[in-house]
Formats: sequence, C-alpha cells, structure tokens
Amino acid sequence: MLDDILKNKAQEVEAKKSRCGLEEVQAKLRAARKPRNFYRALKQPGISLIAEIKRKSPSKGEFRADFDPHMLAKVYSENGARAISVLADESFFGGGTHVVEAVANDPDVHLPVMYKEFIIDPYQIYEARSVGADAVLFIVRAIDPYRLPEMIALVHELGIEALVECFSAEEASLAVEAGAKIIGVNNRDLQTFQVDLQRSEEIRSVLPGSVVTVSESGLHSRTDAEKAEAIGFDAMLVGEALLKSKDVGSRVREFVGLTLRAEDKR
Ligand SMILES: O=C(O)c1ccccc1NCC(=O)[C@H](O)[C@H](O)COP(=O)(O)O
Repeated sequence: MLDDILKNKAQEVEAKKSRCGLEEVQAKLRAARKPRNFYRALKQPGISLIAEIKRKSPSKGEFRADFDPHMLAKVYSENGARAISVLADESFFGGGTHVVEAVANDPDVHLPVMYKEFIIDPYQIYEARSVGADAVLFIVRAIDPYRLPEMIALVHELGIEALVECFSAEEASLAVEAGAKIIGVNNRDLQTFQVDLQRSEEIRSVLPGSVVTVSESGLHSRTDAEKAEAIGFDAMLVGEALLKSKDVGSRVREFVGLTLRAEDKR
C-alpha cells in the first residue's frame, strides 16, 4: 500500500510543481502566520494528545457521515488535545492542502497543526509552511536516507518541526543520526494494516531520552494511552478512536485523562 501511495505522490508533486512553481509557494510562505511550537506542545507533563483529522483511510474507509474539519478541530482544542494532525493527502485519505490551511488558520483553533502527508520532496515542506502548518510528518522509509538530514534541516530552518516516523530500531537510529528531535513509532504495518502496540515498546527502548517520542496508530482507550506513557512516550497520535465517536469531546477528555474511561463506566 505504501508503495502505491508513494508512486501516486510522485506524480501529484510533479503536477503541482508545474501548476505552481517553488517561487510562488515561497512568496505565499512569507505571508503565512507565525509558527506555533509543536515540540513544546508535546513536551508538557503527562502524555500529550495529537488528535487527527482525516475523512477516510485505506485500512478503515470513511470515518463519519458528518465529517467537518472545523467542528473536529474546535472540539479537539476545547477538550484537551495539544496538537492537531490534518491529512493533506486527497487520493487515499480524502484530505487536502486546503483542509490543512483551513484548520491552521481557523480563528477558533490555537493549537499547533501538523501537515500529515507523504513527503518525498522539499517542495512539499515549503507548501506545508505556506498554508500555516507548524509541523510536517516524515516517514523514514519514504525518503532517501541521504536526503533525510537536509529535509529535517530545511524544516528547522523554516521555524517548524518534523515528526519523523519509523517502523524499526534501524529506522529510529537513522532518524536520530539525521537530526530528528521528534520521533514517532507507527504501530500499524502499512502493508498488512495489522496493529501491534508492542512495536512502540520495543522501539522506545532504543531511543535516546533527548528526543520527544510519539506512539502512533491503533490506540483505542485511556488504558492504551497510560501504557504508552508508562513505557516513556511523550505523546500519542490518535485518529480512528476519536473520529468514530458519537461524542468526540468526551472521547478526547477520556484519552487525556480528564474523564472516566469507557470501560470503567460499564
Ligand atoms: O491508516 C491507514 O490505513 C494507513 C494506510 C497507509 C499509510 C498510512 C496509514 N495511516 C496513517 C497513520 O499513521 C494514522 O492515520 C495515524 O497514526 C492515526 O492512526 P489511528 O488512530 O489508528 O487512526
């Protein structure tokens, strides 16, 4: 699946570049709002929630009939999320750069916003900042390892942050050597879609204490959040469990430990 997404992304990026050149993107970037500090948001006491906005995903299909990015971002920020991840990919996740732009500049939302995209080219980093994003996602296995340090350096030069995602201890070491300050462990295998929270535990144990760490995918309860915190994660990235809820606000409060967990209410 990841290979299909990346093949499609390479074509999309080339098409975008011919519609809107880098100079035009850089001009827009100069007028973008000031970055919000994603790193500091995740580094606060207790496990921080990065709440995700996506219409659909390859593994789960459509998440909700009343999908409304503005409503979700507002509810996430009013109930204790510390950052928001917005899918920029349209073909597979039903998102878009315009969706990130709307959330990042929403007057009701004051949290840092991550541009969740399959980044393979520096052009996409400029594009992310030009719409007001405060962070971008890098997937280690999607980027040429020789280019990863320069991609991370460019993100920092633009005054924003990179969440660098890995699936193995080897990828985590590559990320650290490339200068990553924030490292994520994805619990979902992107070929089989199987989720294994054990992966977070294994990789966390080889990460240095100096990086901010994020456990990503397949977290479904406050119990999962507490386990991630207990093994040393600073933050968690959660989508499905929030998006599929009838009462998104109370689900967010549950994840961040402000209300009783669903299993304790039974
Ligand atoms: O989720 C997918 O189907 C998927 C497929 C191919 C590439 C990436 C994919 N997911 C990206 C993610 O990392 C998740 O959107 C994110 O971690 C949130 O996960 P969840 O809480 O399980 O929605």
